[in-house]
Amino acid sequence: MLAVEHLSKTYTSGFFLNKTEVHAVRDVSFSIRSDEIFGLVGESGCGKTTLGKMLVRLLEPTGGRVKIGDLDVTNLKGAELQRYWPNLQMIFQDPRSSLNPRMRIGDSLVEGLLLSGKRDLIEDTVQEIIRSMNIREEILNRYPHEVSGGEIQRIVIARAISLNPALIVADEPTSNLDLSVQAQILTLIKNIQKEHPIPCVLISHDIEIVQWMCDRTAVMLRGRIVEEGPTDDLIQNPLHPYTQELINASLFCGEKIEYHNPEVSQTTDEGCPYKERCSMVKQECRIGEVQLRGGIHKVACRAVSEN
Ligand SMILES: Nc1ncnc2c1ncn2[C@@H]1O[C@H](COP(=O)(O)OP(=O)(O)OP(=O)(O)O)[C@@H](O)[C@H]1O
Repeated sequence: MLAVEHLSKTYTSGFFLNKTEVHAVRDVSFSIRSDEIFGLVGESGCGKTTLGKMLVRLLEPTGGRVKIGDLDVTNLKGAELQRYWPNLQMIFQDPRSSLNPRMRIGDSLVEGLLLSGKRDLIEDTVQEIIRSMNIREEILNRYPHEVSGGEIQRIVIARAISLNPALIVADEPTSNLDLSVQAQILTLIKNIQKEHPIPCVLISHDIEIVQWMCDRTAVMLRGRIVEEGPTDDLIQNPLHPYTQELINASLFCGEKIEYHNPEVSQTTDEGCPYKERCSMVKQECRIGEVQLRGGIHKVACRAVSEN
């Protein structure tokens, strides 16, 4: 169980009269059970990454605390923090930046296990991970620039999981990958989380990904959480005007309207869960093609003008 209590971060730069402050995260509180994926959505610059980095102690908060079980992670210092760090794993947008470019992928994969003193587990853990994550064994001998972005992200996730962490923060883990690979990686994270119940925070600006992945979701605006709840409720019945705006913006993008509904008929807008909130009130919705994106059914509606 992860508990975040009144967490804040103010970035300060300059001195005296030139001193500037950015209140990136303001008094944020939430908790996550071990079997949950918790989504954090919000526009660029609202503080998602700052919050994520504080959860894994890559940034010091200016206020508040993070607890995992009974342990106050924000209080850990020096050697104690070094020892605990493998428990706090962050997966970044650019997987290549997470691996040493001069190290073979196989060595990067076991590096964490070596550092955390789990030498005796290496052989079994690596074999198990390669099998369960569908990693081709031959890529372990290659360097990061010799494999695809999707394969590297798989390795980065594998490395994080091998350490059996107490928390995983995934910050836009698929936004640098193409659509089909995105679906594979997201499915992988979802399946892993079911197999190894580890509290997981998924940071994304894509409400569709959050809807598919996350049990509960919080919406951030200018450093604060403005709304939080079970993801489906939040999307079906957003209460805060900013959440409504965010959902509308992602669902209705000009000509093309997209929504998930595998049941929906291809020739009618019947069943479209967002029809009532359609921003193009004077226009009729007509459903176009149906696409399958790694288990996510997408229906593309085309708004057709009345005249
Ligand atoms: N090191 C820093 N020094 C000063 N200000 C910073 C620093 N890092 C981030 N900020 C500011 O803090 C705010 C939150 O940034 P953050 O990167 O956490 O947002 P974000 O929601 O993750 O954005 P994005 O989705 O674009 O990554 C922004 O205004 C940003 O400019």
